[in-house]
Amino acid sequence: MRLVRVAVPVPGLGLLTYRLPDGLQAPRGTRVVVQVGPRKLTGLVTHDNAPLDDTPARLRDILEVLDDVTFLPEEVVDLALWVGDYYLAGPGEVMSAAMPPKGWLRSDMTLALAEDAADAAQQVPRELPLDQPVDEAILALLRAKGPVLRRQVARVVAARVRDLEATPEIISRAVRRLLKIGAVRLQPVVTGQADASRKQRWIRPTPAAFEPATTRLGAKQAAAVGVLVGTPEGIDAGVLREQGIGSEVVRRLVALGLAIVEWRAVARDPFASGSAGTSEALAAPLFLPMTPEQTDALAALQPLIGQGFQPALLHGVTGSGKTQVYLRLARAALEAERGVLLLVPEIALTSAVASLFRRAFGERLAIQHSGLSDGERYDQWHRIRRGEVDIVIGTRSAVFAPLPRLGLVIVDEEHDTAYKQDESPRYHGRDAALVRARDAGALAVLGSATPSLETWRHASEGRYRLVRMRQRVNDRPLADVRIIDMRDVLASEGPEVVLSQPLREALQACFSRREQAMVLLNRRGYAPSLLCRGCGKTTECPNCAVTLTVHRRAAQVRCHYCGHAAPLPSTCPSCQGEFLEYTGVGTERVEQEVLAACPQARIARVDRDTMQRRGAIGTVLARFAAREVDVLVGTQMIAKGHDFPQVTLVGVVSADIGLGVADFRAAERTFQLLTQVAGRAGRGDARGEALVQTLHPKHYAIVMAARQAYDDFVGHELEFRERMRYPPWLSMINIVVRHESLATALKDAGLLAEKLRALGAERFGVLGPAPAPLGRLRGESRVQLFLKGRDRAAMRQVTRQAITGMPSLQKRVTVDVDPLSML
Ligand SMILES: Nc1ncnc2c1ncn2[C@@H]1O[C@H](COP(=O)(O)OP(=O)(O)OP(=O)(O)O)[C@@H](O)[C@H]1O
Ligand SMILES: [Zn+2]
Repeated sequence: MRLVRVAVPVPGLGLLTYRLPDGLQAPRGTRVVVQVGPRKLTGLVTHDNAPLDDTPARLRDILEVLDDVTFLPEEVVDLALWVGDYYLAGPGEVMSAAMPPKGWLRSDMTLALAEDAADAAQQVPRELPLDQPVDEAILALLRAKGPVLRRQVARVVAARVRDLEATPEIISRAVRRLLKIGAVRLQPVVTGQADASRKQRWIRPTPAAFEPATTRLGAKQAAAVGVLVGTPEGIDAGVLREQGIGSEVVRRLVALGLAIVEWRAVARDPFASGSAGTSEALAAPLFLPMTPEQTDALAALQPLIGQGFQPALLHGVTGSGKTQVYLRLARAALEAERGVLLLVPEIALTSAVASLFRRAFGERLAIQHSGLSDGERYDQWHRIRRGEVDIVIGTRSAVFAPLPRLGLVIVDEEHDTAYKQDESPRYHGRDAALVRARDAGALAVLGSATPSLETWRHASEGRYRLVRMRQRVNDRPLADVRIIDMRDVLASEGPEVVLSQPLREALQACFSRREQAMVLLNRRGYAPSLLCRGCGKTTECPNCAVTLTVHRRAAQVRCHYCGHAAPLPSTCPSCQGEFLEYTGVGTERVEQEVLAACPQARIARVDRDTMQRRGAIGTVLARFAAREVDVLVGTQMIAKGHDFPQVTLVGVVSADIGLGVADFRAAERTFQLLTQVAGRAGRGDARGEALVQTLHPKHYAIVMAARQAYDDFVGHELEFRERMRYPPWLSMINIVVRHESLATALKDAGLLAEKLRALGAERFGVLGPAPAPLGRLRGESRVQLFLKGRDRAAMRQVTRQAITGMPSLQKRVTVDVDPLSML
């Protein structure tokens, strides 16, 4: 007898053990159907030879094996298990992250007649005379059609017996009664197709079509045979139609035995539908002659392909041409017959890289990210799985792409926090990519102009190979950065000013030179809060401990944490006072101010409010690239790796917003954001300039970003972190306990802390419990604990043990290993 372990898509459930009936094969990575409690679920086999000891006496059988070929490759199963273990997430949640859309079949219930339904039906009138017609209708339906999905019974019955006027509630009640008296029963099933590819009609000629005509054909039919003979492997019905050969003709040819109609699976192409983003640089040449620094970088990295696991950091200043290095490395990996995985933080924002790669590698490239439709993602995933693809570009979850023979893994903009998933499994895509590369024996290249301190430390201590590009291509200078002290500006121009006079003038000058500008403010909405001048209260979210943001165009106030929205009040909700003031500024306000400064300019705003629609970002970026837009106003979205050579001015409003956050990484984030956004200016022939408005002109993060002095910054910051005992010197785990009542949350967190301290003894520190900086979210109070120490393995193990020991906490606790946010 063989035992297998199975992950099922139920949060919080561990691996389950089942017996594999003799004769069935279910190697690791195949999908199976199993019974879990009353339900049938799809599961994924993670271990196909579980030990016989310490398993429960009564085991259930695997009910069905869904795949004859492994569904998830073993490397991917291994990576998912690693993620689950490292980030303390359930195996089901992690496997779900690794699965393509529709990978899990849906678990459902059908309603069927009980064996003795005939008898039972006769009892119905006696017990429940009033509803007899409905009961009869249900039984008649099941008699006629066999089992019906429970969730569809009401609809089907209502459709069959219109004159009964049975509402869904009446029918559901009747079903419950029939279940109770045993007239019908429920059966668990799994529904959905194991294969959900898109099928297209293909017309193929039969051998007879190649023989000289024996029947007399009409002119149209003869022409059609001519076309078909020219495409012996078949032709898409749609293409035939475009050539004037419609379904009438095809049907006639089929009747004559000259053609066959087939359904073939075709891949949905995200590039054609635009969901992969539109190109920023369609006309640019692909492989450029390399600069000396690029040549050196390539010479250092390329020989590492095929040499087993090799981690490397490519630290290249903004505009140093890292993309060209990636492109050539990818080509080299392909020549060595190894697969390539390129991770990017957000595909819509880095579509230029995707389309460059697509142009270079064509059909051998697939794209994986959540912005694709389910169908597109499904098709792309299966193309990769079938081995039709050598290169995958994608966001975080593409780290699970079923790509074989991986030889090169690139993580572009490795410092970007978008790589960390903010729901379970809370994994870091970059770190998972390193593990994937390690297991595959691949070269891993982490690229950035502003590497994270974690990565920098590995590189500077020699664990990662460090490759640097210190110059922009063609010796273009970095942008000049000017810091504008807003304390002076407020004093001279008044408290209402948003864009200082120097920034307004720079925008006007830029516009009159017909060049382009970007203005960054990392906060959306019109104003971050609404203040009553009468009572001094700000309008707060009813569910969260934050103020509501004013969205003036939408005439609403909105919570940026829980999504709560209400009409923009005209009087104070507390005191009915009439003098409400918008305090602070957001991108919507900046857009208005830029327009006031440059009334002729064409302005587009890029933030989560304007970019909700799928493909919207691609459209705006394409318009900016085509110079149909003069100024982009936006949040950090505009600071990502964009390459618009005509941008010569970057303005930053309130550079210090991020410094006020209660997070030890505040300075690092601010430095990265300012360096990156300043790096968007002056990437073409004309010189670039950045104007940075701030109330803290002397803050080291701002001063060093203005000088683009990465080395100085990391030196300073590493020292600070060491002194304060923070990562990258120590590891952290963040634990948040939630409850409606703060007192309960505090009490539970206190118990958990005691347990952690008892189990952890001297091996690490436990800080807290204390109310989290974001103390209330979605109606729940949040209390925080931190674990801090050098022995991350011990911290993880103890956390797992402590939480397993408090089952009542399980649904109310969030564990974040290597947290990036302290809120
Ligand atoms: N060898 C080269 N010769 C000429 N132009 C080049 C060369 N390499 C890159 N470029 C151009 O330089 C610009 C910057 O390159 P790229 O976008 O790769 O920079 P990057 O290092 O990724 O910068 P960032 O970190 O800011 O995203 C692009 O317009 C690119 O086409
Ligand atoms: Zn809220």
